[in-house]
Amino acid sequence: MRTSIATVSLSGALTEKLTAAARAGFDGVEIFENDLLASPLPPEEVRARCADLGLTIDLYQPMRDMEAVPKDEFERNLRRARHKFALMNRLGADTVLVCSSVSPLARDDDALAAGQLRRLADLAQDFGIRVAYEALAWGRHVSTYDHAWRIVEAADHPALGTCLDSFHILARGSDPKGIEDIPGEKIFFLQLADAPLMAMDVLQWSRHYRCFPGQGGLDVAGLLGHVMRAGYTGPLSLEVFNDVFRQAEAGPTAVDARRSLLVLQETTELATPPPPVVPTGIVFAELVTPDVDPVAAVLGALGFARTARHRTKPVDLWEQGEARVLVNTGPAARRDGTALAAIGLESPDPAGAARRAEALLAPVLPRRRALADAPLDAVAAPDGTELFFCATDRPVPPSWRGDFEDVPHEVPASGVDHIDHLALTQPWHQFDEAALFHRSVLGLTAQESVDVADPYGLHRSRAVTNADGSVRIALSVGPAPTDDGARAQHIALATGDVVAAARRFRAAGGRLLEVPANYYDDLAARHEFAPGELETYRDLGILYDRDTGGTFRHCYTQTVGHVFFELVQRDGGYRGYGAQNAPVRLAAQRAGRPVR
Ligand SMILES: O=C(O)c1ccc(O)c(O)c1
Ligand SMILES: [Mg+2]
Repeated sequence: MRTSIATVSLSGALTEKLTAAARAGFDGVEIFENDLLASPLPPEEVRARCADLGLTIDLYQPMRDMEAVPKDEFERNLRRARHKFALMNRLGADTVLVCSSVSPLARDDDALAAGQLRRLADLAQDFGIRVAYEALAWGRHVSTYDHAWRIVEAADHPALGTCLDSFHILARGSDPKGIEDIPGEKIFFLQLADAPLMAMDVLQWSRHYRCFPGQGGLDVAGLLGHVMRAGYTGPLSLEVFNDVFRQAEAGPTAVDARRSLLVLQETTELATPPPPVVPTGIVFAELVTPDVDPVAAVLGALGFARTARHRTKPVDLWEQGEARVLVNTGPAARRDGTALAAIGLESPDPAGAARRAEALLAPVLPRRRALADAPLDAVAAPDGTELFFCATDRPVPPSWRGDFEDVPHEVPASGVDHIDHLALTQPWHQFDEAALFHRSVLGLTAQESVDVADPYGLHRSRAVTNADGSVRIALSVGPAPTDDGARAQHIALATGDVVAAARRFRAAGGRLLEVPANYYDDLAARHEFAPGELETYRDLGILYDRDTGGTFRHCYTQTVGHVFFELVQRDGGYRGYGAQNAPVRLAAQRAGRPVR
């Protein structure tokens, strides 16, 4: 099916929006009137620009406060419409959106509304234009799709149909099943938007919080199913009013939007991209660093040993149990400081995972950097983190491990078993995009998003995981706790005995994050502990949480560059990440730092 996007969904000047939409692969656009009014280009040039970019103008919108008004007011509306229809002829746009009136002049009179829309459609027909009537969820008298359709049906004019907008329908809690009773050819246009579930005024919700399908809590896929069963054949068009997307760069937003539509089409069996290949484990986390000593010191104190070195690149492999950290001192490191740059994911089918990623518009990275290296399939996540799809120690494809040559080393400690999770702070405008990316490209499941207070702002955090929890990535946005304001990342290491692991780390010269005594006084009030247990936690800075499944004990290392480590002990099927403790941890990480 053809895909389209409303210019209001993207940031920038009209030409930037058009370019971004075309580059992301959309077939058409809805031109939002304000974008045209603010553009220096005459309509003919906008039309030519769209044609050059391979875009059709699928809708011009919105026309407001048209119907069910007193006679003299309606005559003035017709005059206004005549001007707009002439403009649309210059633009080459043949469908106009009329949204249900919010005017205090509008009457609660369906016959009047139908009669006036019929006259409007008559006029539109003279210009070769069709009118799509949409119920705004906050319309004065018409606020539901079925009501708008009854009026369109009563008007009974070939140039008049309805426009369905998933937000207005689902935000009102209307049952979308009734869409199937509308003849497909009378659905002139379909606008798709999702939104996080919130208890708030529907107009504010719509104008500020809409997001792309799959990023919120509305059942947009279910609605699309009803629309398709009604026989709709027009474009699938995204119309998203969102304060973040308004500010973010148009190019990446348009790609995020297209990815959302591709996934929606897949859900409703309108498209069949290669199926997801869900990763089955975290093979390694790769740090880049310009200054290897502090990184080596922390890894050593944590009980890791440097076991191997890459044959052709300045990359060391550090191991303990099934936890592996690559330390890369190559050129990227000198640019970015110490940072988490890449993740190795064990994949049942690396090439299939890369094909899926490519189909969902993830940038595919060059497969090999040196002739002798194993050809690793890799893609870039929205924040730039490189995701490698690995096949470890299987006959084909060659294992990444083969690129590394063992070096003489001490036996690693045995306290750390594997990487429990990776926590990646996202750029402020890419949180929803990141969750959709990891869910759709990698086939992970997104958990609920949680808000956590930081002394200098608010963090939002959302985990994406595979079914058995062997891949857990915590995505977050919020103010940076690092000195230079860069985004922090952390590697959480699973241990069966966090007390022993923390003691070992400290004895080896590592510094653990200090946690205020007030926190432990509160813990003592909330839970019962064995004699001496709480004192041990207090001494080591171990935080504690409990859920219905089990318990979580965790502590943090000092930060090196933009990266720190967490030691975590999960018992009894605890599923979370200690969000309850995050405000205390964030405050402790801030303590002693100059306030920026
Ligand atoms: O918020 C609005 O006014 C508005 C305008 C046009 C639309 O298609 C819509 O869904 C909302
Ligand atoms: Mg709309």
